[in-house]
Amino acid sequence: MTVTPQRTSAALSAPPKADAKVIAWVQEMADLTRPNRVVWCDGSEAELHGLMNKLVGTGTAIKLDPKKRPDSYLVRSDPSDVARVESRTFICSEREEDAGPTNNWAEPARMRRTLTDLFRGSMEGRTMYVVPFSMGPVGSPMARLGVQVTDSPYVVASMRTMTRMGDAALAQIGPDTAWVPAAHTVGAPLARGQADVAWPCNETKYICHFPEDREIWSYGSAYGGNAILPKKAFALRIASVQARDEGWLAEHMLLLKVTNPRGRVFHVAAAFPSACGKTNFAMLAPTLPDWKVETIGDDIAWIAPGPDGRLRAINPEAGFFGVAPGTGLSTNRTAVETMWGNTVFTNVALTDDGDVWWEGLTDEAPAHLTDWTGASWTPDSGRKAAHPNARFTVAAAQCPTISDDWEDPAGVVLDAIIFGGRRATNVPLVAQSRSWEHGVFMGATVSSEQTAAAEGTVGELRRDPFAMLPFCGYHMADYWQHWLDVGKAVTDAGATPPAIFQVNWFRKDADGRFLWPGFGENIRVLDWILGRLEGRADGVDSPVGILPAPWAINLDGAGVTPDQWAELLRVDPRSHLVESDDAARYLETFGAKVPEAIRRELHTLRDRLRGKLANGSLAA
Ligand SMILES: Nc1nc2c(ncn2[C@@H]2O[C@H](COP(=O)(O)OP(=O)(O)OP(=O)(O)O)[C@@H](O)[C@H]2O)c(=O)[nH]1
Ligand SMILES: O=C([O-])CC(=O)C(=O)O
Ligand SMILES: [Mn+2]
Repeated sequence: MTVTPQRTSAALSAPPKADAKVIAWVQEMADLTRPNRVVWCDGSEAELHGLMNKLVGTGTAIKLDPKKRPDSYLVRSDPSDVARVESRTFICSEREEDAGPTNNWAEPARMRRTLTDLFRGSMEGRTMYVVPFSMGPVGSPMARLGVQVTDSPYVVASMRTMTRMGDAALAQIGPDTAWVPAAHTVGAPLARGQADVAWPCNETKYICHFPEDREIWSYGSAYGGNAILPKKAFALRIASVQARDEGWLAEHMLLLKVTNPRGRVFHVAAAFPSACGKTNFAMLAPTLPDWKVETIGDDIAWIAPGPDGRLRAINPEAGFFGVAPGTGLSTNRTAVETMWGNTVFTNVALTDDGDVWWEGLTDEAPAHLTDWTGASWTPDSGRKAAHPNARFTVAAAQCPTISDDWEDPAGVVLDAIIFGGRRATNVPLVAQSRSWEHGVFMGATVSSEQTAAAEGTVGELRRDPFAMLPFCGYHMADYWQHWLDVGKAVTDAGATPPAIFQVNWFRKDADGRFLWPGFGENIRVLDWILGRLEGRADGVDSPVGILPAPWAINLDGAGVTPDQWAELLRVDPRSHLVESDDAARYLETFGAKVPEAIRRELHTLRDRLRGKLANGSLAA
C-alpha cells in the first residue's frame, strides 16, 4: 500500500492579505518539506510567548528567574552547532568567477538538486513557520523585504528580536514587490511517535545563496549566523549583490552617533571582523568628559547616496546578536544594562539561583555554575563555563544608549568610516587614509587574528577585507571596484565622501598584554578622528597613513606610559615591507580583477616604506 502524504495547505492558514506569489512559494516549500502544519507568524507578543513556552516544553529553553531577569531564557545548542560554518557556506552564482576566490562556489542547478533532495520531507513531524520580515524600518525607502520559512521555533523567536517581522512586513509585499525567499530547516524530521531532542540539527550543513535569483537555502543548523537568514545571509551576502547592482553598499559595520563637547554631531560607521569589538564600540561609554556616544547599530549597515549625494546609512536590523564572553560591567556596561530582561541567551552558563553568567561578566566567577553543556562547573574545573561564541539576543530598543535617529527611514549622513582588525603586532592604534582610494586599499588589506565566531583555528592570522571575507556575496575584487565607484559617484555629485580611518585596539607588548586600554577609552581615538574632520587635530604623515602627532591624542588619565604610546604608534618599515609582500601575494590571488587604484596604492606604500628604510639607514 502506498500512503500519499497529506498535503499541508499553506493557503488555508495564510492571512487574508498575503500576496499570491508568497502563498505559492510557501505552498511549494510545504509540499517539499511536508510539515504537520503551517503557521504564518504575525509578530505579536502573544505569539512570542507561545514560542518561548513551546521551547521550554521541549527542553530547548530554560526560563530564568523572572525576579532576576524577566521574560528571559537560556538556550543550550547541540555542542556541534555553535558558530557559523564557513566551509559549508556557498555562493551559487551562475558563473564561478562571480563568486571569486574567497567564496565556496557551487553550480546552482546542481546545488538546487542537492538541496531539494535534502529538504524533501525534512519538516515531517514539525511545524513550518512562515516569517515575513523587513530589513530596515518598515516602509523606509532603504528597507528590503523577505520571507523565511523555518521549522525552528528558536529561529522564529530570534527573528522577532532581530528583524521587523510578521503582519507589518507581509503588508509591504504586493504583486510587484521584490522580496527574498529564504528557506531554512534544521534537517531533523520526526517519525510518528519519535521523541524530539532539545536542539535538533543535522551533521550535514549547507548555507546556500543564489545571488542572481536573490534566494537563500539553509540546511542542518539552528545557530544564529547560519539560520537567522535575514542577518548574514540576506543583509550581507544577498544585499551586497543587490547593492552592487543598484549603487549602494551593504556592510558588516556598526553605526554610531557622536556628540562632541561643543555640541557638534557626527555619524560614524566601523567595520571590524566578527568578535573584534563592533558591539563594544557601538555602545562605547566615553571616559572623556562631555562626550556623548549613542548607538544606531552594532553589526550591519546599509549605506546609500542620499538626494544631496552624501552617503547615508541605516541599521537594517532591529536587535543585537552579541558575543557574551568579555561583555561585562567593566567593559560594556551598556550591553549588560540592555539585557535586563526580554533576552535569549545561547550557550552561556546558568547560576544556581536561575540567572546567567559568562567569562568577563563579573571579575570573579560564582563558586558553582551549570556550564553551557549542562554539566556542573566550579572555577577550578579547568574549562570555560560559557562557550567562547555564546550569544545574547535582545531588542535594540532596549539599549539605554540607543540614538533617537536609529530608525530614521532616510538614514543618517556618514562623516567617517573606520576599518579595524585584531592585530597583536605591527598595525598602529589609528591611521587616517590620504584619500578615498587609499581608504579602500586600507579596507581591502585588513588582516585579523581568527576568533571563535566561526569554526577554524583561533588566533591564526587571515586577511579579512572590509570585515566582509565570510559575507561578500560576489567577487571580492569587484567589490573593491564597487567601493571605488561609490566614492567617485559621491564626488561627482559634488559631495564629500566620508573620511576613512584604520584602527587596532589589540596591539600587545612583549609580555602579551594589551598596550591600549580600549573600550570606553577608545573615545580618545574618536576624538582625534573627528578632530581631523574639523581641522583641529594634528597628524603626521607616515607610509601607512596619517598618524596622530605627538600630544594630538589626549592621554590624560588613560594610564598609558610614554613607552607604550610610542609602541602603539610605531610603524616599523622593515616589518611593514614584509606585510606588504604578503599583501601583494594576497592581491595576486584575485588576478586581473584587482582595481588599478588598489595596485597603485600598494606600489605607493612600498615606495614609501623603502624610502623610509633608506633614510633610516642613512641616519644611523
Ligand atoms: N582589548 C580590547 N578588547 C575588546 C575591545 N572591544 C571589544 N573587545 C573584546 O572583543 C570581543 C568581541 O567584541 P564584540 O564587541 O562582541 O565583537 P563584534 O565585532 O560585535 O562581534 P560579532 O557579533 O561576532 O560581529 C569581546 O571579548 C570584547 O571584550 C577593546 O577596545 N579592547
Ligand atoms: O553571524 C554570526 O554568527 C554572528 C555575527 O555577528 C558574526 O559572526 O559576525
Ligand atoms: Mn557580526
